[in-house]
Amino acid sequence: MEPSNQSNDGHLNLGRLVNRPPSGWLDEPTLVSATASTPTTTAFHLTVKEGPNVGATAVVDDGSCPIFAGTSEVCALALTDHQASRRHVRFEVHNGQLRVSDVGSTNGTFVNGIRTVEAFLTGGETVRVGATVISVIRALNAATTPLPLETSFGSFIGASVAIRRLYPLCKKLVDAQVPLVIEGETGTGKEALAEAIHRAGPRADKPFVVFDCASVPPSLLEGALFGHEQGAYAGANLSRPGIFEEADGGTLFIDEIGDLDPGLQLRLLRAIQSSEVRRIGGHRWQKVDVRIIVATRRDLDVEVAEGRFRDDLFFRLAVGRLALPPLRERPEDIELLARHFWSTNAATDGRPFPEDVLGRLRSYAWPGNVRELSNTMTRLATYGELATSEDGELFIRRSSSAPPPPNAVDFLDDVVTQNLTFASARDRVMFEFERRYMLHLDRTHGDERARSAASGVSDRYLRTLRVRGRVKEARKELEDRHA
Ligand SMILES: Nc1ncnc2c1ncn2[C@@H]1O[C@H](COP(=O)(O)OP(=O)(O)OP(=O)(O)O)[C@@H](O)[C@H]1O
Repeated sequence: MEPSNQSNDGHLNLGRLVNRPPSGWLDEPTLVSATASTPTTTAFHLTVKEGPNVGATAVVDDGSCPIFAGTSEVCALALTDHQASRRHVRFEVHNGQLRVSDVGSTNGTFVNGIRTVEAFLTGGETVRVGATVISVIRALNAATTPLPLETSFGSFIGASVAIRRLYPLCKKLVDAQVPLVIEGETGTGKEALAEAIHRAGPRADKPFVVFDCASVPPSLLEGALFGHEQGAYAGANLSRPGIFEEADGGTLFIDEIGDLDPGLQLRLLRAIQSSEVRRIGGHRWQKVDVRIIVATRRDLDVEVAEGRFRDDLFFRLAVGRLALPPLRERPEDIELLARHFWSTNAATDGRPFPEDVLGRLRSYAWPGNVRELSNTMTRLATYGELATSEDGELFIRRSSSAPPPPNAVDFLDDVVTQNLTFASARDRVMFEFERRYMLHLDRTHGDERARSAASGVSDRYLRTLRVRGRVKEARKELEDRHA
């Protein structure tokens, strides 16, 4: 019988993938050849041997997200043991071993009888949570999973093992049309991947609406999500639809979902459950047909375990789950992406790629991930030389032959007339804006609290903007320009 994609909790068994390839895989060549490697999967079988759920099983392998055992319905190994916590213990494969971590349970986790906060297992052990004993068996004939040869999924580019392993799951997610959680640091491409999944599916010609929870003041979030009627509150002079209505028929991408407060999490849950929304001040419930994809830079497992994120909402959303690795963990993608950005976003006049920068690009840690790489290529094409500062930061040194900086209108005209995609053009403008805004804020306000008050932006979001805009690099560039 063919294995079913549908589990008995209504979730799809999509082989939840994470980014962590076993060590050694990163040595693969950047471009995939016809003899793409076929790495094997390390897998562990977990079987409940004692307790109320005898016989329950789960498998965790190095192609899956961490799984949990506990009494919450969210857990892959769901227990009815009253001595177990809702999310009691976490299992994940790490460097060929099974990492077992107690996630703050009330009664503790015991490996071979010894109370343990974290342990690395090789198979053959038992893990006890409450009255439940789970045996850990390493799979002897771990499956050999051929990697796809593709180096992109639609407009999403990536040839590293870690990224190629995501493509089959992405294909399933296109067809499945289920809610999806994408995790990853800022700039790793969560929105880019969400859009690629949207564009590959049946909603492609319907709206792809992006909403960033962290960029909207908390007091305006509810109205932004669900809309408001005229007169609903002071200043609501006109009725406005919320983003759910705007995305009707298409996909709603909600960024930084971990920033929603509990009240709004509940409203969001109800909207998703009923596919209906009601504007603030309105009386009418309106049906909406929206595919939800959410993203977060936080570890939602931790957010749920620590009670900051509702586990029923998480359960609704995390039907599909993808984690995008930071760029430093997939250095094989740097060259491919750099060449892509050079030819599509940066040197649109057909100038050849500057091969001499490759070494520098490859050895840099890219804290701002793919966004930083994209911006670096753009500014390299505009200003000239790539250099490394004493503390290892990459920055662009403005060469003497570089054209003078354009004024704002010229800059906008320049961006909009370069035949870039809408997303690339918007990114380029936003990058310049955010960077300059942050620089000005830094210069005019002494500390983070004052900057936050003056800008009306939370200090956490200011930090995100700082990583995005690489303010340090910008300052160096401005200093160079005025030297
Ligand atoms: N794999 C990729 N292929 C092509 N472009 C990419 C890829 N990853 C990221 N990008 C580009 O890098 C920039 C940043 O990506 P994106 O906005 O998707 O990141 P993010 O993870 O959603 O960031 P944030 O968490 O800050 O919102 C965008 O211009 C995007 O198009």
